[in-house]
Parts: sequence; structure tokens; C-alpha cells
Amino acid sequence: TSRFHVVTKVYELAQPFSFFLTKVAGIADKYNSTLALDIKDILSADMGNLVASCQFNYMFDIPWLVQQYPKEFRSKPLLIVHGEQGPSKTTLEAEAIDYSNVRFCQAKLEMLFGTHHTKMMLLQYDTGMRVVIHTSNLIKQDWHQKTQGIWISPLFPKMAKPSATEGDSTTHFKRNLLEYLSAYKAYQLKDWINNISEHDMSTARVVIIGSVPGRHTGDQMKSWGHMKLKRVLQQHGPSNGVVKNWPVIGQFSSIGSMGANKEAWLCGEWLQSLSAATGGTTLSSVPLLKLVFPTKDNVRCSLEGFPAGGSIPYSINVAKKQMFLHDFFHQWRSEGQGRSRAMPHIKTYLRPSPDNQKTAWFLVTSANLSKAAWGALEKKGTQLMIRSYEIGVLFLPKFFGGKDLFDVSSNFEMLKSSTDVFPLPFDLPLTDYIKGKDRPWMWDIPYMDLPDTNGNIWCPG
Ligand SMILES: CNc1ccc(C(=O)O)c(C(=O)O)c1
Repeated sequence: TSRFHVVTKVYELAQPFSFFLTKVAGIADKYNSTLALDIKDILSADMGNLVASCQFNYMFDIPWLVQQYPKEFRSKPLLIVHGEQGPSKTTLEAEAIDYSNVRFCQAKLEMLFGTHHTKMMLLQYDTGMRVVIHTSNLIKQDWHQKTQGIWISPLFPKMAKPSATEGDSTTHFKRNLLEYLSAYKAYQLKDWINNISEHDMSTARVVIIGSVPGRHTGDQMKSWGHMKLKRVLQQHGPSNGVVKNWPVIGQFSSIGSMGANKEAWLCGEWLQSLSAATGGTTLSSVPLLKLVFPTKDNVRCSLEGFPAGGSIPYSINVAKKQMFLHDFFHQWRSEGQGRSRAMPHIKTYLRPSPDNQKTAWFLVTSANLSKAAWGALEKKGTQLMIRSYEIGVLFLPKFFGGKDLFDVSSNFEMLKSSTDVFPLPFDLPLTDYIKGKDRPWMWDIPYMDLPDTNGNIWCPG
């Protein structure tokens, strides 16, 4: 087999999950080894001989992005899928004026406050294609000193006969990807939709959890956002008897308005979906919810210093309306992965065992803790209103060897030597906020009492 088959084999042998963190500049090399990738590794010729690619994202630096491809691939057709409108769309398109191979697709954002948050790469090679679902913007700083997540698909071979229904996996990966792309109703995606239908994606073992803007009713209500996750957990998740006393952990880098109290959405519909299980859930027990969100000092002492907080857009105006939320918060700590000072831009959700040795499932996604991303039920629960485009992949033990649970660890020594321990991006048990001292990071207030890693203070606005 040619070299990239070998390389792919190595990646897949490194771990069956194909879940990686991004490389971080300034930490010991051992933490940037087999389980970490840079964008240049993803786009490398070792992964395949690129013919064309499609980049879905929120923020783009087009000249920087083109430079991340090997030079022999920099003039291959590149489709950029974004959510910019008006002047900012013109500015983005102007950035590509020198690149005749770059085309644009503007995702419709008809819901107020919606964003095109999805971060995905479609990579077409001469021998097949890969799908990459991740959490980094396509700008240098997102790949420099942050904690970000990446899922890379196996190489999906081309089928003899194109088919939208054949060549799917037990997790309906191909069908869900086609549904997601079709929801854009964008003619610029037609060729990629056809391309995908020509590939055999039966080796995909993750479940796609996507969000698309709209007011979704009927069957569509359970195709997106937290209602999709709920349905998948009810069908393929852990049994309620096993997990009913297990916490749900949410970890994210931005937060929307949660309403007046925890029952309004967070511990009502959202937690009900994330705590779904097979065999129904005992409504009485509302599961424990634990949230991971950096403190002001986590940001101040990070590798980037206060500027890391520029990518953690929690506003004081939102925070002051939901002080109840902060009781759920825990610090960002990732000693095992050497990333305690690499601020999180990754977003992950999981259902860990009380002894922190197992998880019933793991989701890495673009979705922050917001109703815009996950959806909010309306009209007595008959419709799900979603504002933004999001996409993530759910790892379920059932599809990784028919197990009931994943062993988990964030300890890179443990992860390096085992093949089927799920690599957690942060440490368990979680670390509490220090009472009376720690505050959640907020990006739009000044911090002038203590200097950051670079000796600077923070004076936004
Ligand atoms: C309003 N725009 C954004 C808010 C939050 C984030 C995040 O991921 O935390 C992003 C992004 O980086 O895509 C954009």
C-alpha cells in the first residue's frame, strides 16, 4: 500500500477513536506526540493526494489557510463555506482575490443572532475522501496555544456505483452528513453532495450531531441539536440503570443567555436530553450537572495570557443575568495532557462514572453552551428553534466493539501505552473554583490587579 495508507493505519492504530488534540507551541514535546496534530498534518500528502477540498468555518485567514496546504496542493479547488453577510462578506471574498482556485458559499443565516459555527473539512483525494470535524477557526492563533479537538475519518473509498443510500455505516454517518449539507440549500454544495454519495462511508463509527438554523417540527425536530442527541442516547446510549447517578459534564468556550433560572432551559430540556439513556430515564432524579469554564486566573496565567480570553467571549452583561450558572463551574485543568495553560476552544460533553474511570459517551462539537447552538423547544415542545450551524461527533461504546462503556484518561503516559482508553482533553476529577476568589472569565471587563504571563493587564473597550 502507498505511504499514506501506512500513515493512516498508524493514526488508526494510535487509537481507534481517531480523536486528536491540536499541537500546542511551548509545551514539552511529549505532549505533542501521536495524539496531537497540526493543521499541516491534516492537510499533508501523507493523508492522501489532494484533488479538492471544502472548508466550513466561522473565521478565516485565507492567505494563511492556503499556506497550510502542501505547496503542490495550494492551487487545487478550495470551497469556503462561511456565514458572513454584507461588508464582511465582501472583505472575506477580497482576501481571496489572488487565489483563482478559491470559491465561496455563503450559508443562509435567517435567524437573528445565528452564526455559521460549524468547523469541518471535506478532503477529496485521487483514491477517496476524508471528513474532518474539529473546533478550530482557520486563523493562525486558533492552532497555536489553545486546546482544540479534531476527529479525522478513515479514508472513504469511492464506490463503483454512486448511491445516496448505499455505503453507509451503522451510525448513519453518510445519511446524516448528506442531510446536514442538503439543509444549506446552497447550489455551491451540489458537487460535494454528489461527491459524498459516491463514497463508501461504512467504516465511520461516530454519530453526527448537527444543528441547522430553523424552527424544526415533526421528525425534523429530532434530527438536530439536543433533540438529536437525546434520540441517539435513547436508542444507542447507556442503560438508565447504569448511569442514573452519573453526572453530565459540559465543557465549552462561550456561553449564551440561559434565561432567569436553571429550570428555564439548562436543567430543564437541555439536561434532560444530555442525560437520556436506553430504558427511559427516571424523571424524578435530575442528574448532577458539572460545567468546565476557565476562571479569570486560568486565562491570566495561560500561555497566551489575557489575549487567550479574546476567544472566550463571555460578556458581563450575559453573566450578571445568570449568576446561578456559575455554581456549576469548574476550572480548566489538563495536567495529564500538558494543557492546563492552553486555554480551551474545544467544546466537549460526556457522561463520566463517579469514579472517573469510565464514560458512557463522549461528544466533541462546535456547539457552545447556548440555546442558539443546541436549540430551544417552542410551542409546547412541538418545535425546536435553532439559530446557528453546528456540527460534532458522538462516540458511543456500542459502535466501538460493542462495549458498554469507554475507559477514559487524560494522562498522556497512560494514553501513549494503551490503544482503547478514550483520550480526555481535561483532567477528572474536575477542579472546583476557589470559593470567594475565582470568577468566570469575562472578556469585556478590565483586569488590572495582577499581570498576565506576558506582564500585561487587560483593558477591553
Ligand atoms: C459570535 N461568534 C463566536 C462565538 C463563540 C465562538 C467559539 O467557538 O467559542 C466562535 C468561534 O470561535 O467559532 C464564534
